[in-house]
Amino acid sequence: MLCSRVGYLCRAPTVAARCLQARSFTIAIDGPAASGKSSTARAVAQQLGFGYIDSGSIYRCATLLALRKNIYAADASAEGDEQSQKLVDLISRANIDINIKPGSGWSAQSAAGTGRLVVPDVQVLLDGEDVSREIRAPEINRLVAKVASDGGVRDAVLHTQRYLAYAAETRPASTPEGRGTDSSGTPGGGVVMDGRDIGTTVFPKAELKIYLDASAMARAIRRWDEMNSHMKETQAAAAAAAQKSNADRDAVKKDGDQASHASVSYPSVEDIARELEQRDYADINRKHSPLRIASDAVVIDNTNMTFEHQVYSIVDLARERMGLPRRYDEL
Ligand SMILES: Nc1ncnc2c1ncn2[C@@H]1O[C@H](COP(=O)(O)OP(=O)(O)O)[C@@H](O)[C@H]1O
Ligand SMILES: Nc1ccn([C@@H]2O[C@H](COP(=O)(O)OP(=O)(O)O)[C@@H](O)[C@H]2O)c(=O)n1
Repeated sequence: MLCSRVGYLCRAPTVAARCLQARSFTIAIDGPAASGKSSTARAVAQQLGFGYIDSGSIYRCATLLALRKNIYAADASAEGDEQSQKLVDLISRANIDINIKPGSGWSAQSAAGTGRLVVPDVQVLLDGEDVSREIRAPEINRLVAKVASDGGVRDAVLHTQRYLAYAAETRPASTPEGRGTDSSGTPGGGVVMDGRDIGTTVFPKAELKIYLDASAMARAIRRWDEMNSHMKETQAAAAAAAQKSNADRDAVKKDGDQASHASVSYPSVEDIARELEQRDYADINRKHSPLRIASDAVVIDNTNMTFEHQVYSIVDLARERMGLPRRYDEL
């Protein structure tokens, strides 16, 4: 683990300044919910041999801390009050780490058109506990935009974001080629971060800023598809467990119960569209660091674009700005 007590560490002005300056190339990807930011950012980072930070996960961890400690539960706390300060302290003391899961997603895919891109899995650790699944739960979705609208929370998360970016760039990568080398063997060195205010606030001097967007319905359908395949995976795992361990009836029952629970609480496309719309509204209209298109961002509407096309377009924009030849012009 590279970062310990990142909030405290980054409060030291010299460390914070180094975190802000040390990266050689930063790609900021912002946009509304489910526009494809994190999957694109991971694939771009993989292609370029860069580090990757999903900043939404940090706000989701902050929200999980709030729920666990019963802060914001009554929806009544206000920025700057005792509850809010308590949460800021918790975030500052928390040890959050975001890792590409070793060995995940690095499939044999070498150049445009020779295979489908695989998106590496990300593991989110909160004080050493794997919370990757838990931070995607509906109760977190409902509360996260409120937590993220608190200026004190945003300040605390900002330090974490900058420190993690610094750490991600300097840690050994789990790419087959190693850190700092993209799939063509060209020296890399940089970080991709996605969120809502990366190009406007977190890294206003990022070398490349992308604003990803898609129609509200396309985004809702994609998220629904994602949940659907996750549910199928859960059910398949439960069925496999049932076959394998008939002897352990208790364990089987538990898995089965989980699967049936997943299907009972499964939201419709309309439910998801409503939740995304409410979250976007809160993110666009909040006082601190609202979701905005940075004046120097490249806007990509991917409603009718393939995933491969959007990833390769961004990789080529980055290569161009690094003074390297484009690689995917044929697409
Ligand atoms: N161009 C695209 N076409 C179809 N699906 C896409 C495209 N880009 C991303 N997706 C899918 O949309 C879903 C949401 O993407 P994700 O990266 O999680 O969005 P965000 O991080 O903005 O919330 C994922 O299942 C992803 O694979
Ligand atoms: N840089 C960021 C990233 C996320 N967030 C907040 O965190 C929430 C969850 O972000 P996310 O990226 O995980 O959300 P999805 O787009 O993946 O659904 C957003 O709705 C924002 O309220 C933010 O305010 N600023």
